[in-house]
Amino acid sequence: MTARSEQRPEQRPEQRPEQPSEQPSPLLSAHALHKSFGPTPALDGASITVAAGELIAVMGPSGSGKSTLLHCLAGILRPESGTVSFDGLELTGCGDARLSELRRSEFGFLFQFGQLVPELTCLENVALPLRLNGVRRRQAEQQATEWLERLEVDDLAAKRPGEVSGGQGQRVGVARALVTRPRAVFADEPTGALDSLNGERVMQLLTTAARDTGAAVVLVTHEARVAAYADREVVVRDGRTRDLAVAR
Ligand SMILES: Nc1ncnc2c1ncn2[C@@H]1O[C@H](COP(=O)(O)OP(=O)(O)OP(=O)(O)O)[C@@H](O)[C@H]1O
Repeated sequence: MTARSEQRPEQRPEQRPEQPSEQPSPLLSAHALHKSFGPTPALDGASITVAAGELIAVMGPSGSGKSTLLHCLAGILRPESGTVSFDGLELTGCGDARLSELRRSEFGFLFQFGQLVPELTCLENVALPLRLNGVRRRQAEQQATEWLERLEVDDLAAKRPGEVSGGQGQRVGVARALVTRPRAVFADEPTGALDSLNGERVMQLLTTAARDTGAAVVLVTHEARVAAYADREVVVRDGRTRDLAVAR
């Protein structure tokens, strides 16, 4: 036993001081967002908070504003009013160049159809975000190889996206989304094009990898079994959000 542990004997659970009940301060938050497309309102006062390491499922009916909320959070769309903050930085006050730099260096993206670049091999696709951040080819490809191994698709490194299955392509997409170790990951229906077995596998790999890297994940999904991987659910209806505490 060390001197330190002698001085401070381990507390039994019932002796522990009460933990503060507040949520951890959010890494990413949006407040009172409004966004319309012409006459169509997409967001009507939507708000959301996401802590580092937290996985939030954004659910709701088709056309309710889920993707628009995700795109505003990721700095892809600008809301007409309301604020979006990432780690204390007000995204809504940033210029386009700062936003694209933020997306490249701090955010990872995963979409329904993987959206891999068809001309590049799977390895080059995963290395691409690193290359765009100025990492040298050799180092980028080495890191990409490690991520392909982690997602159990390293045998596909030399293949192009057109030569792999949907599930395999989506695992390559997960590797590409996480290869820069982003602090926030935005996933829009990442399992929407997969059968349930492949969908489960992609979700397991995505959640394990995101938890290992401590990334905050915002996941838009229609599927309750996909949302079951989340720590919390936010439901969007008619452009407004409702937070559901999920006991897990
Ligand atoms: N680029 C756009 N141009 C015009 N209208 C748009 C555009 N993007 C979204 N909308 C409209 O905004 C509203 C919200 O769309 P959004 O895609 O955010 O909903 P969603 O909940 O993600 O839908 P889904 O589940 O079907 O993908 C819808 O009425 C949609 O038609």
